[in-house]
Amino acid sequence: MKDEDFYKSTLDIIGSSCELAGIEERYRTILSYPRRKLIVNYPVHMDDGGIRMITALRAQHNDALGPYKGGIRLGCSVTEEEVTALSMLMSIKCALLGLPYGGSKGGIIANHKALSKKELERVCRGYIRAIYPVIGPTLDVPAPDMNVSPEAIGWMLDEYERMVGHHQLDIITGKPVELGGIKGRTTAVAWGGIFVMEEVKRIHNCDCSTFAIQGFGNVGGSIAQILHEKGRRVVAVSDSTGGVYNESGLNIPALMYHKEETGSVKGFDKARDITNEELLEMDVDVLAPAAREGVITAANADKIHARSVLSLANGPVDMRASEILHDRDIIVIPDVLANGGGVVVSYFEWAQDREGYGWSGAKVSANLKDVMKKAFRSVNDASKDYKVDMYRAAYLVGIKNIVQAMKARSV
Ligand SMILES: NC(=O)C1=CN([C@@H]2O[C@H](COP(=O)(O)OP(=O)(O)OC[C@H]3O[C@@H](n4cnc5c(N)ncnc54)[C@H](OP(=O)(O)O)[C@@H]3O)[C@@H](O)[C@H]2O)C=CC1
Ligand SMILES: O=C(O)CCC(=O)C(=O)O
Repeated sequence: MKDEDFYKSTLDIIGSSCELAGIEERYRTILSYPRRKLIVNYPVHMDDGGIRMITALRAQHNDALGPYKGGIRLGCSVTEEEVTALSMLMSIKCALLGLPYGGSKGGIIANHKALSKKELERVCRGYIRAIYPVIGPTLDVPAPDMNVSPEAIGWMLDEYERMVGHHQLDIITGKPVELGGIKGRTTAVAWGGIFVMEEVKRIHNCDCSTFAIQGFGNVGGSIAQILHEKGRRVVAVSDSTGGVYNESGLNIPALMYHKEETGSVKGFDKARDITNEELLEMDVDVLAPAAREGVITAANADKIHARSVLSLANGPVDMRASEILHDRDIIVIPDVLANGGGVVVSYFEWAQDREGYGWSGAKVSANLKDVMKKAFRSVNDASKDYKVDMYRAAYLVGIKNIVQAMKARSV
């Protein structure tokens, strides 16, 4: 899917949710624009002595509910349309989850795979210097997204603190635990998805025994590992190079080692290489797209054979595809609910750092479960009240919550 199509499909779901909820036209108009976009170009010193100009941005969509919140995505295919649409999803996600945040997203256009570690550090530090005027602990709190590790977040924290001249742990989340990070942030998206999936299983009485997972990074790798430990059968996973399949279930720890050694999941012992397309069309109980947006559209929705789709990536299923899947009795657990665990635990990290008192892993896990179950209930209730599928219900609840906050501010 092209990024302009992802942007358009995000506007479509905002528009149709407003219509369904009977929300006044002016709020639809407001929500169809980001409040602010900062585009920056900054020089980075390369190891060979030259400089390279890096283009990056921060899109801030809506802050009626609180400070803007959202991750930073790094990659050569990052675009303004993509980051803007992702900032809109963040506003809706935070509102649905009941967090006191608005939505934003950052993007750095650079090929992370072609940078040395020192160059990557300079790119990350330069980004914070460049967007410094628009971030702050009660203004906009960044976090990780694709290709941004806790180590990179640590460099960004350090750069911000050098600029302001004092410690400020609540400026960014997803930090290494030894640097004010919170226990469980790296597995938070996966656990949040599992908590929601268990609720869906309970209500819809569906099977969740076999899994195909697209993406084997922070989100896809974590959920594959957790499911493997729980004794579930992860039969297929993929990364940007392609995928692997084993009907009896993949040995995930061994596959992680293989990926670390070779840079790819392909070529793994006792598994057959497959394409990303084949993975999406696999006959499994749960398909979990955990990589990129726009992978299930009207063009391939009728080829999906999974019984349910756990949308761990942002925007993997567009609105038209969700309708086709719904008509085919395939349950779509929408992204703004399924992957909400990341920002929920980021919120706990922010609260921990503002309070200056560390949370235990058990407290993180129990609170995450509560928030995810509550959000699921609100989606399930809206789904019954409005007689719509979970996908539409989730967007509707999130948007209604933002609009209520705007009204309370007399916007
Ligand atoms: N990290 C977070 O806190 C959150 C992330 N998300 C969303 O989850 C998704 C994954 O993020 P995250 O795991 O953090 O990112 P990572 O960078 O850690 O991992 C991304 C994974 O996706 C793979 N990938 C990239 N492009 C493709 C492609 N075209 N086809 C198949 N696989 C591909 C990568 O392959 P390779 O290893 O070969 O590079 C990698 O395995 C994104 O949509 C993100 O926005 C949502 C909520 C929070
Ligand atoms: O943890 C956060 O603050 C945001 C994570 C994120 O970017 C997302 O949920 O898409």
